[in-house]
Amino acid sequence: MEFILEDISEAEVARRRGVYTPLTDTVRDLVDAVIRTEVSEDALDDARRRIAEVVADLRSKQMDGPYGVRHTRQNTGMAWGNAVIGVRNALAPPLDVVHVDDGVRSDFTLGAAYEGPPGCVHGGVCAMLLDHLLGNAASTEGPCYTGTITIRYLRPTRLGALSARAWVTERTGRKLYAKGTISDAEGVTCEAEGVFIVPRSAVDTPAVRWSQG
Ligand SMILES: CCCCCCCCCC(=O)SCCNC(=O)CCNC(=O)[C@H](O)C(C)(C)COP(=O)(O)OP(=O)(O)OC[C@H]1O[C@@H](n2cnc3c(N)ncnc32)[C@H](O)[C@@H]1OP(=O)(O)O
Repeated sequence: MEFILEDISEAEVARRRGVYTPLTDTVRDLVDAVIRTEVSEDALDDARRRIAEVVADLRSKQMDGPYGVRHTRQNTGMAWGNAVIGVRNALAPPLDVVHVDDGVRSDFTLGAAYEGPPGCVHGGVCAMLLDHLLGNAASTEGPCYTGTITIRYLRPTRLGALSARAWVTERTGRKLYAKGTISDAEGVTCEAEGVFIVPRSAVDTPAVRWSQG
């Protein structure tokens, strides 16, 4: 596992972000449209053909493996393929994570693509988002990995506008203990606690700002 130095200026990061964000947003919109469309089957077949042409265009020049986890010399994170925050990943909601006094928080909206129980967020999606946020809160002094995480689902999390927060409660050597919650307008729907480990190899690695994918 290796982080990749992307040796570009902050202005170039912003420029590329401006190119990829609308593309990814449009693909996210496509996912939602496919789930909810009620057009005719002929129209679906036509859509499939046109989408396949776009896929072929994009695949005409492509990197070998995943995007990887990149960072600039200024330690700006470019986890652009990340499943939760990735700028180039239409499967990511994406979360825009903001650092606050006691940890991190994010306000986001989950639509049809994240459904589990009827009208509600899939429990695995809640777990994924909390895993990321707790890990992000614990990674402020360097990268760390989830060792163990426990989720308690207090009540169903309805699709729609949500917010989440996470904070570190304790540090013992390379182990950081963190907690977090997802909330809707009526309050907390699920909560998590976990142990995050700074790998031995990363003890002296500088902290990268991963807030935006
Ligand atoms: C891009 C954005 C970045 C910011 C957000 C990041 C969020 C990412 C969240 C993730 O999804 S990370 C991916 C899921 N996690 C993994 O893939 C981790 C896989 N496991 C490992 O890589 C290693 O097992 C691990 C780094 C967790 C621990 O390996 P070590 O060799 O460093 O552990 P070691 O055996 O030296 O134990 C160190 C301490 O941690 C404890 N420990 C080890 N594994 C543990 C575990 N799994 N759970 C709880 N505690 C654990 C262990 O008991 C010990 O405690 P003590 O110091 O008190 O003795």
